[in-house]
Amino acid sequence: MRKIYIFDTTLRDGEQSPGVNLNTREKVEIAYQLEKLGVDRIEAGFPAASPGDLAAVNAVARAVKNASIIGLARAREQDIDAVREALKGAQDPCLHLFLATSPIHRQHKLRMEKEQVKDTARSAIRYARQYFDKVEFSLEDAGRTEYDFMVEMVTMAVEEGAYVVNIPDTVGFLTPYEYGNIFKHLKENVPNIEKVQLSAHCHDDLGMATANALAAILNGADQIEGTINGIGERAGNTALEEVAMALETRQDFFGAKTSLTLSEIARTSRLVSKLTGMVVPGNKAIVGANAFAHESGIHQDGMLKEKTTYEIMSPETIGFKATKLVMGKHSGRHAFREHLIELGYDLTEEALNEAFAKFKILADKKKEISDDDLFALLEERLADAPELFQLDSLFVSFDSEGAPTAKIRLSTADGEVREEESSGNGSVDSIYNAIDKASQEEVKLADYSIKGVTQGKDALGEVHVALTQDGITAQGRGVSTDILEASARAYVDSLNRLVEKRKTYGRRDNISMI
Ligand SMILES: CC(=O)SCCNC(=O)CCNC(=O)[C@H](O)C(C)(C)COP(=O)(O)OP(=O)(O)OC[C@H]1O[C@@H](n2cnc3c(N)ncnc32)[C@H](O)[C@@H]1OP(=O)(O)O
Ligand SMILES: CC(C)C(=O)C(=O)O
Ligand SMILES: [Mg+2]
Repeated sequence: MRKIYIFDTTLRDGEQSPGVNLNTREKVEIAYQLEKLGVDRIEAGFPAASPGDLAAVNAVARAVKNASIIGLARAREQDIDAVREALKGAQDPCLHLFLATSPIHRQHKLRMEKEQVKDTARSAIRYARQYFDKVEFSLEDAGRTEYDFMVEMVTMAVEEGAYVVNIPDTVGFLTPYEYGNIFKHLKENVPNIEKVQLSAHCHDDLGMATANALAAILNGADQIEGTINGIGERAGNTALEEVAMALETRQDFFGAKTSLTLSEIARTSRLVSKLTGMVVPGNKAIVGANAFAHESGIHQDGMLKEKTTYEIMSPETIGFKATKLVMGKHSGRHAFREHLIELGYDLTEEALNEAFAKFKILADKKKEISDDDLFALLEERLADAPELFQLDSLFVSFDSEGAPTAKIRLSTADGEVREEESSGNGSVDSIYNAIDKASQEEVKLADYSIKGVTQGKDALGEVHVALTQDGITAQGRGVSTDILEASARAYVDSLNRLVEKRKTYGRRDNISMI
């Protein structure tokens, strides 16, 4: 099968992402991981940029043994000399020279005519070839360069002994059809083109970097340049993990592959994200947190029956643990039951239906339901006391000037609805006074405690309440995303247990029941 070389520029173009600055230790750590991932070539930096970058490239060059190490240089001798210095100690060094070729860059940036551009590039390649067996030459902004001038420049690079010729779509301007066509045109029009490897380097300004890289492969590119997680200048570069997985998943279509160890992709992505501080969006292809997560009931049901219904790759292939069936408001009963079984709850049909109904109510209030949420929800259900009183609704008004007031509606086991309003020393006190009025029970609050059971600002809160009445104590528990609602539920739960105990043990019992 045709091999596509992977040129990783996370440490150079990736580091050009605004706000990213990797020190030597961080560059070496990423380079070691790229070596494990199996990339063929690592562009470690731009040594002329600063003494720190030169030192970092040198540290990478000395550390990495199983990939070619590359340093970038402008078409200037001092830049080339900086790369010479930086790549001392590299097992397989390569110099990457670039010069812009498009009319816009020639006229406004370089202020050079075509001939000057060609001569400058030729002299630089010649100078570099005295010191490097491997020289890659890039036609910066090739994507906006005239076809005939591009052919001239590539022909010159082949004549001067370049090893790789790179055709960057520097500003992410081209469509896959146009970009692929450039490779086809060069293959058909540059003499001795087979003497060099052709490389694709794409940017994602229009969201087409990966598609463009794949179009280049279909039209004869030998090497793909890109970064992990697609980081890089502006909207970033081609995400290498996307190219590798596209080739792997669609071997039938591309008939090409990389030599990456695919199971290292997830680890590499996490490391790059951690050290660059660039968070991977949840919906990012291949490495986003949601790339193998399913929240909707119909998809979850399909996944439980046969994974290939909704997954074209398995998360294990790229080193993620397993597909996640996320519990949320779109989840269905099949996935809910399966998830509870995994957590150790094998509920009867009736209990499952009841728990599922509560889960849906909670899911309307929370983005995602964690296992802790489910434990809290189920344990409350499993320990439910017979409901003499049921909390139907709660309304609390708070005003920093005056006392808070609570309106409560309780219904009793025999269908009576009772509505009461009361104020108190605080919101919770006003709720409890209103419940006392509605329940017509005389109880004393013996204990009240509150704790968060899950994380985040929409976390579940759990309230414990102990009530006493004529020597009987009963404890109750309430769980909700709203702490006042949890407080009311705990009070009503405790009240129900107290009344139940009174029936069982008589009035002067002092046994507490949880
Ligand atoms: C498409 C890309 O990603 S290219 C790589 C981009 N990366 C970087 O620029 C990061 C590192 N760069 C730097 O640290 C600095 O820009 C340096 C050290 C390279 C140069 O800094 P300075 O000497 O202050 O120049 P400055 O960056 O302001 O301007 C760039 C100069 O290089 C010239 N230049 C740009 N590309 C090339 C090239 N490939 N070959 C030769 N000269 C070039 C520009 O025309 C300009 O020249 P001028 O000073 O005669 O007008
Ligand atoms: C230096 C070159 C290859 C580059 O990064 C670009 O043109 O985008
Ligand atoms: Mg680039």
